[in-house]
Parts: sequence; structure tokens; C-alpha cells
Amino acid sequence: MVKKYKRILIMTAVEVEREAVLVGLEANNSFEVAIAGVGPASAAARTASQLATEDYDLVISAGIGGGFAGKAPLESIVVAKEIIAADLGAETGEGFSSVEELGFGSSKIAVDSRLVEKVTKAMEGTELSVNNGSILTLSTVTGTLETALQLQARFPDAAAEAMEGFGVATAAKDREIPILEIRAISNPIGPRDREAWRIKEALQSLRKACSVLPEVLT
Ligand SMILES: O=C(O)c1cccc(C(=O)CC[C@H]2O[C@@H](n3cnc4c(=O)[nH]cnc43)[C@H](O)[C@@H]2O)c1
Repeated sequence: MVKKYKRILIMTAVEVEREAVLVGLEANNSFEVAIAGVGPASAAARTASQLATEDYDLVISAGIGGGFAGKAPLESIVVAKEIIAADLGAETGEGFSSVEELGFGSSKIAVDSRLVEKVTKAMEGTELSVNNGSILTLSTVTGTLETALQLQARFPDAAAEAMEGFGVATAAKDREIPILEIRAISNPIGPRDREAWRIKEALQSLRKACSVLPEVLT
């Protein structure tokens, strides 16, 4: 049985994402939707500021994101099973070393699997395609096939990437508040083709995905 939440903070990177989330939620009073800015540093700082203003019992990082080939098609939704800072570590002659390998802490933040299952099931009840997998946080949008393949090799369970999840999750974890990350896929991860990004369509998917949240979570 998944608990019900009284006050939920949703952080989006930019205003168009915030608007999509708000339309989906239909002005539900249990939710606050705030702007994180682009990238993990801004996201962590702004989430921490927001969490200092009120008692929230759930935090969600939401927005558009890139989908890995064969894992998350355009306009589908990914609900994170785990949130991973994929570029937190060191480049070495033998490849990438994570902060875990370097002995500096953790690049992974866990998500409550029962909560993920409940939210995923509810979203599947709309006509959305919903997948679960790790969502990677990167400060740089992946723009080559080589980097995409390297990321898939390092994180075989990854379904999507975006730029804020780990920042939002770090601020939530600091206050021991549970976290979710939800991404609507706007582009494939790989060779950069900005013209092919389906931002409008992904925002529609994000709106639809968020429409189930009041019933599932509150
Ligand atoms: O086109 C660009 O050069 C560009 C560079 C940085 C950010 C953007 C955005 O559109 C920012 C919006 C937001 O979208 C997320 N996002 C969407 N697709 C991806 C991706 O493939 N990899 C990483 N992040 C992605 C991200 O969370 C941004 O905040 C455009």
C-alpha cells in the first residue's frame, strides 16, 4: 500500500514544462510546481531553497528528456527506478571512474519501487507508453553516438537522460524526503539533431502523465 502525500513539490527546469505540469494537475492544492533552472547545480540550489519554505513530503523532478534507443521512444514517459549522476567522477586512461570507485560518495539516489510501480500503472491507464529504468543526470546533453553507446555500456538499465534529476534528488535526500523523476521523451539520445526534437509533443505527454498524479499520490 502506497502512502498518500499531503504536500508535493514538483521541480521543472523551464517555464513551458511547469505550465504543462500545472495544466495536467488541474490546480490541485496539494502540489507546488517550481522552476529548477537548467542543470544539476541550479536544480539542487533552487530545490533546497523551496524545501526550506514549507514541509513537503514528496519531491518530483519532472520535464522533458532524451530517450535511449530501444528503451524509451519519442513522446513516451520514463519513471525513474534510480537517479544517477552519470558524469560525476573522473576520466582515466582506462575509462570513466565513478565517485564510488574513487571513494568520494555516491552518484546514485534510490527511488521507492512501490511508488514507481503505482505511478507507472496509473500512467499506463492513459494511452501513454510508460517505461521504467534509470534516468541519468548530465550537465551536457549527449550529442554523439559514441557517447550514447558509452553511457549505455556503463548503465545498461538507463532508459533516459536529462539535466536536473540528481540535483533535485540531492536536495530532497538531504531532508530525507522521498523523490521521483518523470521524463517525457522529446528526443533520441545520440547524434545532435535539434530539428528532430519533439518538444511540443513531449510536453503534451508530460501534461497527460501529470494528470494521474493527484489521484495516485494524494
Ligand atoms: O539544444 C540545446 O543545445 C539545448 C541545450 C541545453 C538544454 C536544452 C533544452 O532544451 C533544455 C530543456 C531541458 O530538457 C531536458 N532534456 C531534453 N532532452 C535532453 C537530452 O537529450 N539530454 C539531456 N537533457 C535533456 C533537460 O533536462 C533540460 O533541462 C537544449
